[in-house]
Amino acid sequence: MSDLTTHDGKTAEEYLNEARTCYVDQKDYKRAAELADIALKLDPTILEGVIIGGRACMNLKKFEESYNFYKIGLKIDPNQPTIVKDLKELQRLILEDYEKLGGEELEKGYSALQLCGQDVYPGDDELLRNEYEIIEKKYKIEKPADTGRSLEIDETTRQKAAKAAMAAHNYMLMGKYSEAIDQFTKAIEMQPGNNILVRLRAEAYFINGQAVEALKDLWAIPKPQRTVDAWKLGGKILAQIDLPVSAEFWFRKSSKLSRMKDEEAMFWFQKVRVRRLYDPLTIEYGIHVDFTEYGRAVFAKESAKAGDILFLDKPILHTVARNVGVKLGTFIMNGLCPSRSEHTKQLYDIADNLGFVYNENGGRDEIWDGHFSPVILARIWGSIASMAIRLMKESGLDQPTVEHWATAKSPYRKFIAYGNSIASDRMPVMLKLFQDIFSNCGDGVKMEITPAEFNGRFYQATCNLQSFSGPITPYHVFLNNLSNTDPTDTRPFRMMTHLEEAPPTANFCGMFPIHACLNHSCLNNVEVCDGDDNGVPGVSVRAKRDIEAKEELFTTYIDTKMPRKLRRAWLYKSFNFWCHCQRCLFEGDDPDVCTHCKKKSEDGKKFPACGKCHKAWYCSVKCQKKAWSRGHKIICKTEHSKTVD
Ligand SMILES: C[S@@+](CC[C@H](N)C(=O)[O-])C[C@H]1O[C@@H](n2cnc3c(N)ncnc32)[C@H](O)[C@@H]1O
Repeated sequence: MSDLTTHDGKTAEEYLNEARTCYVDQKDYKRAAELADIALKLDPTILEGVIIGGRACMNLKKFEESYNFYKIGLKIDPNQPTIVKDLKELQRLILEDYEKLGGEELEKGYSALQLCGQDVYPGDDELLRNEYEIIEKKYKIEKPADTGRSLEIDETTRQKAAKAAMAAHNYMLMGKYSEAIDQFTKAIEMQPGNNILVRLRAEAYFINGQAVEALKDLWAIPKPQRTVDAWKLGGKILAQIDLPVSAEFWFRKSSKLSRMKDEEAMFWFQKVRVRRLYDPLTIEYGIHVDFTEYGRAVFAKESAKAGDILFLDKPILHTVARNVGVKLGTFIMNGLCPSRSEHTKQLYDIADNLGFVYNENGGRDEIWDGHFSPVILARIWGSIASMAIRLMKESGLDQPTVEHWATAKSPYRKFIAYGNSIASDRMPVMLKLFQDIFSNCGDGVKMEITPAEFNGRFYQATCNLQSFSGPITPYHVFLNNLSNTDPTDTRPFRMMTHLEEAPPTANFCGMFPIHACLNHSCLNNVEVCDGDDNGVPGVSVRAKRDIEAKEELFTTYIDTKMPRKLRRAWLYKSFNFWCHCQRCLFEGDDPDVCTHCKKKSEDGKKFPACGKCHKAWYCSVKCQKKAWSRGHKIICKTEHSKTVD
């Protein structure tokens, strides 16, 4: 044991003894955890400190803190039986706690629609002008009027118009759209300027397959008088005639006018946007990306056989995976040299020390709790800043414009960000460090890292990073670059001092635009493997079984060999959702609850388990047969994927 002491002169062993007394005799878990923490800071190899700290926090229901103790233990010995057992218990408690809190109720906080914004993309103004020109020239639709009012009409005409409108409505209900259009036309002729009737006729035209006529009607309604429904219908028509930027514009108007309450308009907006962003990326593959209740999702356009490569994906950004040659890989590839400033050096030190820093007592404090290297965030901001600076220089300016920043950030809009706690509150030191690093991006440019920016990027990385490996390591790239440099330039050779002797293994983690749209299922139909796209290392996504056209492609985010309870707990903890996949529906958690009818056994006895998978329990043969034919058969026969990082 280490003989390091704190300022009060006590050793790690003395703190551990006190922690043990607090835990065992006094049941003072708070104090026990504090003392175990101090002991471990003095000597991070004390296994008993890990266990006392971990268990004390479990008793206090401080699951995150408890996990942090065990993380230290895993570094001492990842197979230590008590730690493995305790971690299982921790998972059980997390799940129990989640269920007590209302389980699936919590999930209602998640809304893919709210997470995916509707901001205007850089360059869209011009695209919109082009599309409006097409509308006016190709479809011969006049520029929209900005004002308008209904004409005064006498009571008899008003009544006749109302009768025609009623007839039109009835025809609509009967599905007789041409007749409905005739009646609406009559009514509009009698009551010109009644924009409700014009909007209803547009709907009839649209359903009747006359999109351009429908658009003409909507165009004629002055902007201030267009309702939520009018804007929404216009969006649908514009999407159908393949004018996506205008369609987004109309759906955005509809959403705003409804104060973001009209979910249909918001949903349609995302569908149009997703097709606009992803169709060009998937054109050469038999897949496409669409928007669903779980946000973006990947679908098969055509059937595929087991083992087929469905698509290849290149990272828009990558770095060497955490704790494998981080120092080497990252500084080569992102231009953020550790020696550039004291702050970047600190960042690399934190990455090298797996998120810990040494405090004045010689102990270690964890200041970064991401499961990925913090350097990844620096890479994201680094790439945004360099793009903004390039655009600034191209425009002959000395500061990037708002438009430049927006363009530079646009590649990252493809990645969802969702987390259920505020990362910047948990990691204030890291926020400050990133602010310091990007207060000078070069060329006198400063990039603002607000807490919202930090949280957004942190959860983008949490939700979307994928590890992969490739034959070409950053080391090779670096050496190759060195051999191509000017022989009189001595800087590359000075950099050699940063290199390790042996080339590190090429384990990367990166953000892949199409791959990041794959949702999870514990009955995944695709598997992610290392891939190579024209010499660029990346991932290939293969069919795990035969896949039919239009099926959604699902990967797995976890080791699907785990029992359902643990799978759900981990998915909830790490990805914020409660899994309802087909497998989760046809497996159970507890042997004393019938997986099919949910009946609880009276005396707590176990019901017989499915003889093949042992992951479902039935109170009767009848229940077993029903479950088998409804879906258990498929999941029971499948060989499930092991861990996929
Ligand atoms: C890598 S992204 C997958 C694509 C995502 N749907 C999007 O719109 O970008 C991971 C996130 O998708 C959502 N997700 C993935 N699989 C899901 C599932 N089976 N049920 C609910 N949400 C899921 C979760 O919010 C998760 O954090």
